[in-house]
Amino acid sequence: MIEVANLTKRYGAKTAVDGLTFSIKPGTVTGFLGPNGAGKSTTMRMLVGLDAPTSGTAKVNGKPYAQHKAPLREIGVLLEARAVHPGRSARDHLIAIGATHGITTRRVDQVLDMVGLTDVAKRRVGNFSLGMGQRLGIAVALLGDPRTVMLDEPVNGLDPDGIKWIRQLLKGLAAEGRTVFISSHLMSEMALTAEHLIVVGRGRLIADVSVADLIESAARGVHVRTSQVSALVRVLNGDGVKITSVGGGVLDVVGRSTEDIATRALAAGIPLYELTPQRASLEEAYMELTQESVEYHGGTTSAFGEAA
Ligand SMILES: Nc1ncnc2c1ncn2[C@@H]1O[C@H](COP(=O)(O)OP(=O)(O)OP(=O)(O)O)[C@@H](O)[C@H]1O
Repeated sequence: MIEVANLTKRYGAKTAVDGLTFSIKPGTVTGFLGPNGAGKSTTMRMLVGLDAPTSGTAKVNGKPYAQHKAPLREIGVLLEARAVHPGRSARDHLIAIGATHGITTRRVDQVLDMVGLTDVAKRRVGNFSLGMGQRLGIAVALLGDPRTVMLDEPVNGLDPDGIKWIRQLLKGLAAEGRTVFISSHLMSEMALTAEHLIVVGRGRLIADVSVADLIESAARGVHVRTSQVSALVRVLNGDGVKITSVGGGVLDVVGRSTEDIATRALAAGIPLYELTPQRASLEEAYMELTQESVEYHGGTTSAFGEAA
């Protein structure tokens, strides 16, 4: 369980996190989304005591991180690349971290196996690829068998096989009843991995929503295919209804439900060959939600030479 209440962090004049309140429940994977500079890393750092809040509270499993007697067993974290001794093997790296927390070499070997590093466990960490380094970071996070797992951009550097692996790993951890909180900029990946989302922009909460509800809220029109286009337009027209022909006898209808369209077509004896609600992708839904709070806009120039 992660609980953040009225959490604020200022760096001089810059407010990185601005009165955030949310909680992350066990048993599901929750994604942490927001444009660059939205305050995600700062929030995660405060949750593990690497930064002190200016005001408000950040709790893990009921207490601030620093008040836990065995924090490694409460929360496993992967933040931006941490210092590793390049001459050490992956196994020795984990043994060194575990040693101060009463973690056995048996657990170290178990975790190496979980992250797929058993075969390279004795190789020097300095020669690891980005993806192997990422797996090692995840191994560190899992070492204490923690109840809560929090990973900043876990997919970074992983190849498609690695991405599939981490998706299954995170879902498995959640299915065991753990709290799993992950940030990512890869929206397609979030759509496949997370069930719930916390979306922030400019340090503030924009949405605390299930993936399904967010996609639903950004639903598009309905595609309707018929052989009697003009007759169908007549029966569907009305206040607040927008109908656009997309070619091939297909109309895009905004402002009427599939049920309404089917009932009106049936009453008028108009055959329908297709009736498909157009779903937005998570990426489209997210872009709509956050467009106001993007801190760093790329410059776009239109064909007429004006800034778009
Ligand atoms: N130590 C610091 N000193 C000053 N400003 C900081 C510091 N750390 C973060 N910031 C600022 O606070 C804001 C939030 O940064 P943060 O790294 O938390 O965002 P983020 O959502 O993780 O971004 P990204 O997606 O780019 O990783 C940014 O404007 C950043 O420049």
